Amino acid sequence: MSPLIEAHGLTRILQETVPVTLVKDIDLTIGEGEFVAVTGLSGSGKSSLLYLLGLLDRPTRGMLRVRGRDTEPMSETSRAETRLSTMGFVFQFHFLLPEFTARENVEIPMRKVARLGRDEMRARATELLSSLGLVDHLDKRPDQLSGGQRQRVAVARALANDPPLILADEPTGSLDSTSSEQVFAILDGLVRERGKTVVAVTHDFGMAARMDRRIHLVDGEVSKEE
Ligand SMILES: Nc1ncnc2c1ncn2[C@@H]1O[C@H](COP(=O)(O)OP(=O)(O)OP(=O)(O)O)[C@@H](O)[C@H]1O
Repeated sequence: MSPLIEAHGLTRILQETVPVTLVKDIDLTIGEGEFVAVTGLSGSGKSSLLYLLGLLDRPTRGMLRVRGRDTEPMSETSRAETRLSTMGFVFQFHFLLPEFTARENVEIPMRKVARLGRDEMRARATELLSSLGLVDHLDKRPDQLSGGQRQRVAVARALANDPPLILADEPTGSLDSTSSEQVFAILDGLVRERGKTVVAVTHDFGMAARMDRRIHLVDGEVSKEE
């Protein structure tokens, strides 16, 4: 089976007055069931790399395959379809829609795929939120939840369409240590118990040390992989 993600020479340069290199010559293969940390100082290109892997940005040069498919010739529609079916995103700030309940926030990405009926979507959202310890909070809006609870809703939303890959950008960056630990344990469980692949940008070297692999960036390049 093809690896989930394969990148060769992945480079992204912003054409400003002076060109800005965000990431440079990245070679990377990520398989199913891996828990991968992307580390590095602020400004080293971690988020830029994640956006490229998540098809939220296009490389200036280099090759990126997702499940064996070259992403270069894909139309925007095809990239969006690949994103929806293959990836879930968790960011530092939850980006939940404030006027919707936790359950509705989880149902929204399911509606875009239109595979499930209304009752099935509701049942799946309930099951996902319950599995993340939120069974008593299904009908609450984000402003009625704590930071850690909101981030768990964001994880449930990322899992809505059961993607094999979760891309997380500082998922515990705005949480206290207890909530951070809970969210980390959930991500770890996704890998160990559900066979998901998680790629997480983190400043936290302690957390990175507990993942399977670490990709360390300096000035947009991989300086160390272990
Ligand atoms: N739109 C932009 N215009 C100019 N420079 C940019 C732009 N986006 C990113 N950069 C620069 O590119 C570099 C990489 O940014 P990126 O956000 O990927 O780093 P990061 O490692 O995720 O940083 P942080 O840990 O602070 O989030 C930084 O020096 C940043 O200032």
